[in-house]
Amino acid sequence: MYKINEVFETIQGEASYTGTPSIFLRLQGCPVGCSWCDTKQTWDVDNVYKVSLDETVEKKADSDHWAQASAANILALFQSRGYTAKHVVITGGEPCMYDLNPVCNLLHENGFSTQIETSGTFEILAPAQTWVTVSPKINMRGGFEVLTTAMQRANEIKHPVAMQKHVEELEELFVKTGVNPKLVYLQPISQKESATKLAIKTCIAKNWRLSIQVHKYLGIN
Ligand SMILES: C[S@@+](CC[C@H](N)C(=O)[O-])C[C@H]1O[C@@H](n2cnc3c(N)ncnc32)[C@H](O)[C@@H]1O
Ligand SMILES: Nc1nc2[nH]cc(C(=O)O)c2c(=O)[nH]1
Ligand code: SF4
Ligand SMILES: [Mg+2]
Repeated sequence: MYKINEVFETIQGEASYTGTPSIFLRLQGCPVGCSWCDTKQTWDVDNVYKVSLDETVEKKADSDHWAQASAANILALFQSRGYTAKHVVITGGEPCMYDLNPVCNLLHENGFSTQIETSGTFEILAPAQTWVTVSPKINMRGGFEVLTTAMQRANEIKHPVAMQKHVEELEELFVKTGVNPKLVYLQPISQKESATKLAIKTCIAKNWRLSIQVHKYLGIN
């Protein structure tokens, strides 16, 4: 069973799949504690906020309400909503706190492609076809460490940056894990002008890519 914070259909706004119509499945719970996290409503799993699955669909505003659902419940929900997107982005919270094999396998069997957005601090339990975006969380409050296995499994790395220190931490992580990823994205934290300038400058210097959170510029989910 999965704990679902929200389900919505939109355009993927980050990294390689930017522009792709996608169904977002946001799972509840994350212990990593990034100070600048834009989904703090997913951190805690409080039974007081348990609701029906329908109440987590296309929420009008962020909330820490969540619903319990099986892989079959999730597929049935997507079908009943009449969504047209065939790409499913599983995010959170930290989705890798859950075994994602059942939901990803069922979605693949039904013609969907899947993508996971993860901090890389938990073992990634997902099929080989799933596109894995690792956004490595280094020295965050929760004290979790990025796993080398997560770095090795990543199809792309996406690193939020606001200060030069964040770039240096990322490079140290590549050395420490011995992973030299083909696709590295820098994502300015919270659309700050100084962060965006730093990301642009660094991407050009290192031949990395820029990921701006397109959905935030568009004012969509
Ligand atoms: C909210 S997280 C959820 C998935 C997972 N816990 C993770 O951190 O990858 C989704 C993505 O948003 C990024 N993110 C979160 N807050 C951000 C912010 N304020 N500015 C830029 N990116 C942010 C994360 O690094 C991650 O790549
Ligand atoms: N449009 C859109 N694209 C996204 N890419 C990653 C997101 C996330 O919160 O994980 C996200 C999101 O919340 N909205
Ligand atoms: S790991 Fe992801 S969900 Fe958790 S606090 Fe950090 S950005 Fe937010
Ligand atoms: Mg988001």
